[in-house]
Parts: sequence; C-alpha cells; structure tokens
Amino acid sequence: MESLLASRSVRSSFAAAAAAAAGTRGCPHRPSRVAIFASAGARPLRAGHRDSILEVLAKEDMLNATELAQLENGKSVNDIAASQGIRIRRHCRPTASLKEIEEELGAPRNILEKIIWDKEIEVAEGHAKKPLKELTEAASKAPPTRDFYGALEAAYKRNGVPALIAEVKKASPSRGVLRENFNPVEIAKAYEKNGAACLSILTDEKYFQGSFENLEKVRSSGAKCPLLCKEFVIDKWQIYNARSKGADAILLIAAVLSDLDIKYFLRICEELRMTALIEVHDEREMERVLNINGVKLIGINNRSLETFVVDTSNTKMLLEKHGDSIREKGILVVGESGLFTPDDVAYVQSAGVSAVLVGESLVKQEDPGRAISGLFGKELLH
Ligand SMILES: O=P(O)(O)OC[C@@H](O)[C@@H](O)c1c[nH]c2ccccc12
Repeated sequence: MESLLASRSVRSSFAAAAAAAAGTRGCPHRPSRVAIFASAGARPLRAGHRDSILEVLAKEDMLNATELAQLENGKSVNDIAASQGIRIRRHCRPTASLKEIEEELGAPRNILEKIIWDKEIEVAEGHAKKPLKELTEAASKAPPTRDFYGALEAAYKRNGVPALIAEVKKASPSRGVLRENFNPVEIAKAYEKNGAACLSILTDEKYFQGSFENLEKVRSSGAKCPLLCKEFVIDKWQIYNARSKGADAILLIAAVLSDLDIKYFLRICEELRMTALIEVHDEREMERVLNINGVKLIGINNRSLETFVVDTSNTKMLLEKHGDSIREKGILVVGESGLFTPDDVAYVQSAGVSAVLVGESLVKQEDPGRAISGLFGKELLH
C-alpha cells in the first residue's frame, strides 16, 4: 500500500502511459472524474474501463489515494472506508441529483454524511472552475506558512494553560447562528490581541456560514497568528486551495477519511509545509490515527459530528487510554468543542491536552476578545 503513496513516481509513470494514449488527449477535466465517480461508490469497475479511466485521471493528477486503491484493487471507496470502521459513505456521483443518489444509497444517515455528500458536489464544481494545476501554482506562490504547531507549543509553555485556537465561527448546524453582527476580521484581531496562539477560520458556507473569503481577509488584515482552515476535506484540491488562500494548517477528520487518504493528505501538507490537525472522536479513530506515521497534532472532538452530543469526558477517556503513546510520539493534543468555563479548560488540561479549540463560548459574547480571559480565568500573554 505504501507504494501507492509514492505519489510522484506512481503518477509520473501513469502520466507517461497516459501521454501515449492519444485518445485521451484534450479530454475535458470534469467528465473524466465524473466517469470514475459514476461507478466508484458501490461497484468495482471492469478492468478495461478501469485502466483507461486510470490513465486519464493519472494524467490530470486527479486521484486521491483511496480512489487509486479502489481502482487498483477493484474494491469500492465505501468498502475500503467501512473496513476501517468509517460510517460516512460517499456517493461519488457529483453530477447526479439528490433523488438519484438517494435511490442508490438511501437518505444520508446523519448530518456529517449529508455535509460530505454536498461537499463532493462542491469540490467537483471547484475542480471545474479552477483546475488543480492552477491551484498548485497559486499555492507555490503564496507567502510562506507560519508554524502552527510551534505557536501552540510556545503558548502552552508561556502561559501554563492550554494554548488557544480561537475560532471565527458565525453559525453551526447544531447551534444555528451564533453571532448576527459578524465581522471576521474584527473578531480575529480581538482574539489575537487577547492572547490567542492560533486562529481557526470556518470556510464551509452551507452549514457554517463561513467562507474562503473570510480566510483571505483575515490573512491579509495583518493578523500574525497561524491560521487553521476549518473545512471538510475529502480531496487534495481543497488543501491546495486552502494554502493558496493563506492557510497554515488544515483539519482532517478521521470519521470521514480512510487511513490511506490521511497518509496521502499528510504528505501533501508536508510538501506545502502546512500542519495537519487530525480530528478523532472515538477509540477506533484514535487507534487508527496513532498508527499513522507523521501525525503531530491530534484534536479530540468532544462533539460527535454525527449526533451533536457534546461530552468533555470523551477527551479524558481517550487520553487515559492513549496518553502514554501520544507523549512518546511527541504529539500535541487539542481539546475541541463545548468549552465554556475555566473549569472546563482545567478539566481537559488535567486530562492532558496542550491546546483547546474554542468557538461558541467566545464568539457569542459581546466582546469576543475580552471573553478569552473569562474562559481561562486569567489574561493570556503573547
Ligand atoms: O463552538 P465550539 O463548541 O467551541 O467548537 C469549536 C470547534 O471545536 C468546532 O467548531 C469543530 C470541531 N471540529 C469541527 C469539524 C467541523 C466543523 C466544526 C468543528
């Protein structure tokens, strides 16, 4: 499997084969991806069909790791995910109507699956508007990244309380609109002034009322903190897009991504010098992620993205079990969601987190900057 991830050599040999296949020349970008997706979800592809699609996709550098494995082994993307305990399915049909998708897979099982099904369509549209090649060029010209991991580590040492990743978040599917009068740059500046180590910018529009425009605005406003792009990443296109708009770090959600995709996306992050925050929610996801080399930052989400239930004891439970191997590997842990009081912060700190990711309890207050000292019970120093 590891050889699949040697993406450059795999891709260049595929690309050479594809270049020889005159019939594929000039093949429009989107239909080729659609062709694979049309049969990627549930059924393996016929060998001949598979090989020609593989050539086209490889030529255009459009495969993610799990798709490549699926094409090579004849296993469906959803089978590969399910074998790792992933409950979120892909429809792999970005041009189909919701009705057609639901005829095949039934209704989405939960909100996270719904978000991902919409994201598949959004990403396909993004590909069509801005080919990957354009984005990789833009990403290579973006100003250098800031050290997200280093900023968290330093802030924890400096303040003796978990470093703060303060989230610029207008709304969420579980809580609705959190702040009517929402100015992302003002909020980001207030967070920074009051000691946030890093900022998290929600970019999902449909469910969180975020945007890449917000990310760009905060980056160009003179904010110095490293920025996390808070997205539902399912495709490397999104990582290059985030980098080209100034992100220093990106969220990867283990409930959504197969091991192979996490490994592949980690490589891309490394290449772009970005930090990956890998989010887990349960025991199985934690075990999977701890078996992946190169993971430096793990977020434990106290909120289930499938049921919205928030339970901070989740962080404690997972760290009681895995704290030793996490420390051995030098991984920093971020406690995510549902933190409102100094007691909440102290609780996750005693469980072993070095950083916290907080949105609602800050953004809902009149002055989100001042809310920081309320959350920690003291002022944070820069
Ligand atoms: O607003 P809260 O409860 O403080 O949570 C912030 C952050 O943890 C939450 O927004 C979050 C954590 N993981 C996510 C994944 C996608 C979207 C949002 C999230």
